[in-house]
Amino acid sequence: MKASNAINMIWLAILLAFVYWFLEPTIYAFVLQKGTFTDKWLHPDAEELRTRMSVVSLLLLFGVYAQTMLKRQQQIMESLQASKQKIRQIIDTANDAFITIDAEGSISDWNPMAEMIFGWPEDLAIGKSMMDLIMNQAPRNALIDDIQEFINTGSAPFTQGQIVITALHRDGHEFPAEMSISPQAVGASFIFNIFVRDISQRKADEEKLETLATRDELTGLINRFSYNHLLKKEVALAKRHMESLAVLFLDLDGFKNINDSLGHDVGDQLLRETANRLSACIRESDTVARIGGDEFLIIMPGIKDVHDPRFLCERILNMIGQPYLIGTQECFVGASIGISLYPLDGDNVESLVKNADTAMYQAKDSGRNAYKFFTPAMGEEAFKRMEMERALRYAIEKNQFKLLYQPQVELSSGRILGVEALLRWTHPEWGPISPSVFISLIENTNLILPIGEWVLDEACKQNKAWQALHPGFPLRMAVNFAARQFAQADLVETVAKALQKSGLAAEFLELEITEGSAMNDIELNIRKMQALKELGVSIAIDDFGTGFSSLAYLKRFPIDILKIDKSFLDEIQHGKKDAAIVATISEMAHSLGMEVIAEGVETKYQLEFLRGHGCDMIQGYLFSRPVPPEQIAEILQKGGKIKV
Ligand SMILES: Nc1nc2c(ncn2[C@@H]2O[C@H](COP(=O)(O)O[C@H]3[C@@H](O)[C@H](n4cnc5c(=O)[nH]c(N)nc54)O[C@@H]3COP(=O)(O)O)[C@@H](O)[C@H]2O)c(=O)[nH]1
Repeated sequence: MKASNAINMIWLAILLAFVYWFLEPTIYAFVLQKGTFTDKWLHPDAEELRTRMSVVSLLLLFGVYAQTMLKRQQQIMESLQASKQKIRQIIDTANDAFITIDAEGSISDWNPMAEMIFGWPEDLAIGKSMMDLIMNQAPRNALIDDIQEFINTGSAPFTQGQIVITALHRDGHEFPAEMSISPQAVGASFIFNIFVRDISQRKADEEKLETLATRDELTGLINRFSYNHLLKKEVALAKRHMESLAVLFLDLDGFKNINDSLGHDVGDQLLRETANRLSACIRESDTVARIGGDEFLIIMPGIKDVHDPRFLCERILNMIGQPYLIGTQECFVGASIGISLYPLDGDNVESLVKNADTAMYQAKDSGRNAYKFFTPAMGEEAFKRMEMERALRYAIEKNQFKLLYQPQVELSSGRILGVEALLRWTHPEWGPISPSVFISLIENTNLILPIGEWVLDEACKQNKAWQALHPGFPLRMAVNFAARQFAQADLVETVAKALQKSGLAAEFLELEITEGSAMNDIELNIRKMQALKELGVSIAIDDFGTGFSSLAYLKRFPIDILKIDKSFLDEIQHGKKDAAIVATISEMAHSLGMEVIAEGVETKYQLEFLRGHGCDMIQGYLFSRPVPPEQIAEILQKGGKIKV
């Protein structure tokens, strides 16, 4: 019978009792004795009536009390039932596995998440030993011991909080899991309620975060932050074991050009490939890190002498110098490496890295694709370079630049057919600065763009001025274009603008670009060169023979002139190979329909050699150093010839 029915029955009984006990004397007084209500209370049995009423009142009170108690009992039962259902629901929908075991480890509860995490359905899990089912040997034994310890002492490691275990899935794979165990007394014994959480994802996220914090995302090499930490450790170890270590600072040559002209995707791939090449070069005990852009650092602990870093640098330069094939694109870069040694060049991270960086700049200045050991004098150089870079920013507006012009002479006639514009910088305090110093500074920064534009404008204007003065001797003006300038998207517009501003006809302008600038993104460069040719300007490849030109590509470029680099001429008298190279370049250029200019001609021997090999034009100190514009005007005034 339900509690509410029982209450109704009690109420019915009370009502019947009330009717009988209370109404019986009243009916007697009022109906049978024909009295009144007043009479009834005067009835000899009035005392009995009052007694009966008291009983009825007590019964009524008891009824109310019983009903309240029963109701409360019913509410407690209902809320207990609801709590049980709620707990079950929570357990069944929990994100963690919920398992109940007895003191022997036998499973009595196994929620749906436990099925999911461990792969065992409830009906197969219930009654099995939890330790056997989902745990490896080591944690299994430890948990059995802990449960025993808890039963004996009332305390065990698991009562302190969560424990991390390697759990076992039904299919045999292992995964990290976090377990919290709450003992529950049942009579004289215990059961253990266990929550288990699969923390594989969390562990993977933690590892990923750790990787993000310590690794360079692009290359997978360690990053600047962990490099610092590692170098600090290595320096401390070297100190303790009284050993030496080397820090190599490497910066790619020509990378910015590739990044600017071929786009960042190609740049990224090139950096990844560089990271692989560097990793392949180093010993197991060495570490390579990417510290940003195209800069890498290498730690070489335990070096025996300076030959160790020297051999590594040579290996690296050789590896980086190999062509990079990115998609169908062949790219070329070089590397400049600076080396500092512990304890010689510094005994802490900051000074070792700073000095290796300084030495790297020296390697760049020495003509790139080279390595240099730090020397104390370099520290001062680095400071000077910084000062110079600052001063160069204001050199145009402060009128500190000028152009000199070096004649280019036709070998067969001795006539000056052209000049090369060469930039000069004179600082008010420091005096004239060597182009070999400041040109590399501006070429490595974006300063080359405004300065290069100034040179182009100035050279075009000057040529137009000579032509106005000496219309019978029009000259071709050769202007050097650095890789960054050639990579500019608006290169053709810039050139057209300079021609238009000066009024110079395009046929009297020649752009000198290096092999390096031409060989990156060949298809784009061919299109750029074609656009320049359509404008009417000539194109010369400068320093030919020193770069990485592929002859197969050379014939596809719309090039007018090849300039044989001075370095080959320097050796022709002594080295058979250089003589053969000069002769071959000259022959090949002619067969491709190009003119050949030899630069840096200093001796009669060189002159005759070049004449013998059909070189078209020559440029060098033998005839003239770079001179101010007035001196070129004088030569033109005298007929525009130089005796060759
Ligand atoms: N992007 C730009 N680069 C420029 C510009 N002006 C110059 N430069 C480049 O700077 C480098 C050094 O130039 P410079 O010191 O002017 O040297 C040139 C000649 O003076 C020198 N030369 C010529 N003949 C001889 C010789 O017989 N002997 C000898 N020892 N040196 C000689 O060669 C330099 C010309 O080189 P090149 O340009 O390769 O023809 C140099 O790389 C310049 O290109 C500029 O405005 N923009």
